[in-house]
Amino acid sequence: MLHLLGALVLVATMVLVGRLATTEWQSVHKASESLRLLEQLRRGLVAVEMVSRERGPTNGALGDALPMAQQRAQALQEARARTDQAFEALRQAVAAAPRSTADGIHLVQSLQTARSALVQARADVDQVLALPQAQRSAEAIRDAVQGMVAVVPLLSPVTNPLASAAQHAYPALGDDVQGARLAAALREYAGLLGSHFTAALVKAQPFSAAERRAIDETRGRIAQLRTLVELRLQLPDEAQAVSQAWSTVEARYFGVAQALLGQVLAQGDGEGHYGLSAAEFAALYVPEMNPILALRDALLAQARDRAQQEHQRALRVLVWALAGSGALLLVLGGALYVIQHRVLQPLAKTTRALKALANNDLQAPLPVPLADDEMSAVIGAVRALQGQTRRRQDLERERDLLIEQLREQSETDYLTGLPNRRAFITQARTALAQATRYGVDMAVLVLDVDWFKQLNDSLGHAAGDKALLAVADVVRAELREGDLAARFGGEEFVLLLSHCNREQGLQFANRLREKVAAAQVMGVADPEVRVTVSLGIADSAHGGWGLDALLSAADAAMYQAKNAGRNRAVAASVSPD
Ligand SMILES: Nc1nc2c(ncn2[C@@H]2O[C@H](COP(=O)(O)OP(=O)(O)OP(=O)(O)O)[C@@H](O)[C@H]2O)c(=O)[nH]1
Repeated sequence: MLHLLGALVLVATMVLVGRLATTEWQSVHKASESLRLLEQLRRGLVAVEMVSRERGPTNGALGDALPMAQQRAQALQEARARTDQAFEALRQAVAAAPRSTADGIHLVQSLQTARSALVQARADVDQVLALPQAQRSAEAIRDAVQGMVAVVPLLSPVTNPLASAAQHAYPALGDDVQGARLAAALREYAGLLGSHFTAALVKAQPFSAAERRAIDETRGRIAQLRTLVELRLQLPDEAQAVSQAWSTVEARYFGVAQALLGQVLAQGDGEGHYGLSAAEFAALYVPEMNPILALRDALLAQARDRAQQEHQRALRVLVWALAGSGALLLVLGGALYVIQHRVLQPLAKTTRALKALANNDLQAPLPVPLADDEMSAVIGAVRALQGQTRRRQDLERERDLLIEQLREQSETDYLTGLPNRRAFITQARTALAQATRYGVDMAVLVLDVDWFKQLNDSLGHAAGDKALLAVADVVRAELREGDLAARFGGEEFVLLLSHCNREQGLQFANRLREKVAAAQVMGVADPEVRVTVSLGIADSAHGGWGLDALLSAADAAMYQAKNAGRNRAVAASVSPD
């Protein structure tokens, strides 16, 4: 029963622990998955940033006359190298850890598409850059700039699934990931806005209607993104780094950079006398966009912190759950072991001893108490009961022995050890009754020591006793299985012989008589002392006599033997009737 209970508790504990461990393991797994995805997303957003940033030196170079200034050419090369590095880092992250085969392939393909578009856009830019300034049409410049601009949306099929997957793995990251994407989009549109100024600045012409429309649209989009970011940043659990980053964006991009844009916009709406080149504009405008990237990175860092905290929390819970359940199982196992060894086994052994005790069996062992507890009290009580029972059994045995001894004494002649008159009569009656039933011949033989008084008087009473013992020894030695012999009193012995008729009885009596006469009386001073006996025989064949009649007939025959001179045997010859 206890084993069943233990097994049930064990199974229940295992199920609970299994569930808890599975849940927490999933949390750990999802948190680490979200960390990995966040890193991929970060690389994706950095790739977007690098493409945007590459547009700065690209636009600057498009505004230069040939040959391109050494410094600007180097800046363009460096920007392109940074973009390439960012693409490579993203490719490695995406290729190394695809979320699933299909998703992984899709991401790699999207990245390749964006990469091809970048290579093509750069080739188009280089084509324009190869022309002298005068031959570069505003359209060609705009197309080259647009070619670079068009690369960024091609990265969305990479960054969007990564952002969704990170949020899906750990939904608490949703706001941060969303915020980072908004910041990235803001940076992109800010860059785009700058790009819209390039052609007009390069040509030192007023904005065309199309350029003006594009600028207005982009500014509108930037205003929307600003609102969205502001709403996003009103959430309560924002890290200080994020708030500070946003304040810097407000001050620098929406402050300094917007003032610059307003100024250039006013000039572009007028005569087109800007007072600064495209490169100078880029040098002033581009650094003011950096705080937007800092905001993006602060939000990504916040997301990473949350994911790491969740990862650590889930790991902690998992470890505690496993350790706790291990400890619980140990305690449970220990308790079962203690109950089994200290209670159940001793109880079963004690019960067996009690049952044996009920059957007067004191041999069943009792357990050794392992501690001074309730079980040891029970064992002690049963041990006391065993002791009592043992003492009672000893007393009963002693009593039975005593009764047996008394019975034997009451039926035994103290001197010879032969049965006495009473025992003889009881046993002889039974034997005679059976013999009568089965028609078996029986004979009674009365034996009396001759001249015994004389022996007593001449050699002493002790010598008389020795003579009686000598006679008893002969009688005992000659007795057959099924015969009875007793000392009837004084120097008289009686025998009941079964399967014995008159002749056989007489024969036996004479043999007995001769043996007695030949027997040495041990223990007397004179070794030559001998005794003789006279015997009378009566047999049942003469008419189914009872014991009394047989005794009296044998006794009478014995007296005949005495009278005839002693040391002889006489058989009763007449019917008692
Ligand atoms: N030593 C001893 N003597 C006993 C014992 N019982 C009876 N006697 C003695 O046995 C004697 C019996 O004598 P009697 O009855 O005259 O017979 P008897 O001397 O043997 O003579 P008969 O039988 O005629 O030959 C008595 O003196 C008794 O005291 C006994 O247990 N030991």
